[in-house]
Amino acid sequence: MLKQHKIPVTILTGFLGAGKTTLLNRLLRDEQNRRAAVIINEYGDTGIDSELVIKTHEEIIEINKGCICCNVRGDLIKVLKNLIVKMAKREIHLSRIIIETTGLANPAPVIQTFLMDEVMAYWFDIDSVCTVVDSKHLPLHLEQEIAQEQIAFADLIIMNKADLVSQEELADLKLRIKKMNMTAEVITTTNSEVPINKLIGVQSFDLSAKLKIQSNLLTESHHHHHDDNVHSIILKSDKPLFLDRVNKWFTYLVQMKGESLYRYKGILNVKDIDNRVVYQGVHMLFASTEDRKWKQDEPRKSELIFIGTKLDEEELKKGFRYCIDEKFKLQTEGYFFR
Ligand SMILES: Nc1nc2c(ncn2[C@@H]2O[C@H](COP(=O)(O)OP(=O)(O)OP(=O)(O)O)[C@@H](O)[C@H]2O)c(=O)[nH]1
Repeated sequence: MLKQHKIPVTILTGFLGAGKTTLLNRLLRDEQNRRAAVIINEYGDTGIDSELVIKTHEEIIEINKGCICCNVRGDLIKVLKNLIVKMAKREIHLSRIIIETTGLANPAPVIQTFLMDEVMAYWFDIDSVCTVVDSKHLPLHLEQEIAQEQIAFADLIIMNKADLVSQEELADLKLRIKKMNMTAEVITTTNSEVPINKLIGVQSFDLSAKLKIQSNLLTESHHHHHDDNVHSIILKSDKPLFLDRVNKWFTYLVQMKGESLYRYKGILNVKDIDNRVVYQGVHMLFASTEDRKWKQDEPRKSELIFIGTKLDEEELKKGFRYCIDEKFKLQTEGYFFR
């Protein structure tokens, strides 16, 4: 089949909870991305992220069970090759691929995938690499090497959550970011409200700038080790949760463990509530919202993921049990929940 144009690829990256999914939803609401395929990579074995992405698109593909820059890079190539086959058979017509990486991914190997693999390079062209940063928590996140790498490889840096910091703090952060990446454009946003034309159809991906950061980008296979301190714990149950218990538990977690909880999010089945309940937060900033109604044919279940450092799995399991089992009394670190 004769192919006239390469398919543009937008890579969205940024540390845990920075606002990538918020940005993705914004892009997907835009008419010009109606025929975009979306590839979402989650860190843990959960589909929570894709559940929180608006469902207007047929091609939303999840790559779970690992980080896109490490063990699931082969999966990314497989997914992309499948899309090529479908396009060649004219089963789908794609205008763009948008990839949302996990908050713990280094974008370099994802970029590499499109440059080094001949088939990929023939079909796809990186349009831009956009890194979203959480302006409130960036100083804390920069302690992690991965957060620095995400900034270094960006063409566009979105300093999100501007509503949570002062103008002076924003100005300082911008200087800090500029020192790490002089060539990227830096934009300040709230709720990832970036003008679409800054991100789509910009062809801002600059290989020579990336080679200055990593000269072996086009030659070497990538060895990236995640910080062993950061890990995830997933809790699941088919039993309904008691709302007052969930609220008590989360209040405790956010206050006592907020610093080490980089990201937590879940879709919950709460007793006597017909809608799915979404609990999510970043460190001590936490929100709960009612989402859509549970569908008739959909099993009502709860799934929560915690990503952070020094996570105590046994304690989290007990807390979850406290939310489900009315007879269970939870005692932890001087706190007693009944
Ligand atoms: N106050 C404030 N909250 C925001 C802003 N942008 C996003 N959020 C909230 O921050 C949380 C994380 O946003 P997401 O878009 O899910 O972040 P993410 O980068 O996709 O998170 P992960 O995929 O889990 O790494 C959500 O509760 C958002 O509603 C913002 O500009 N200001």
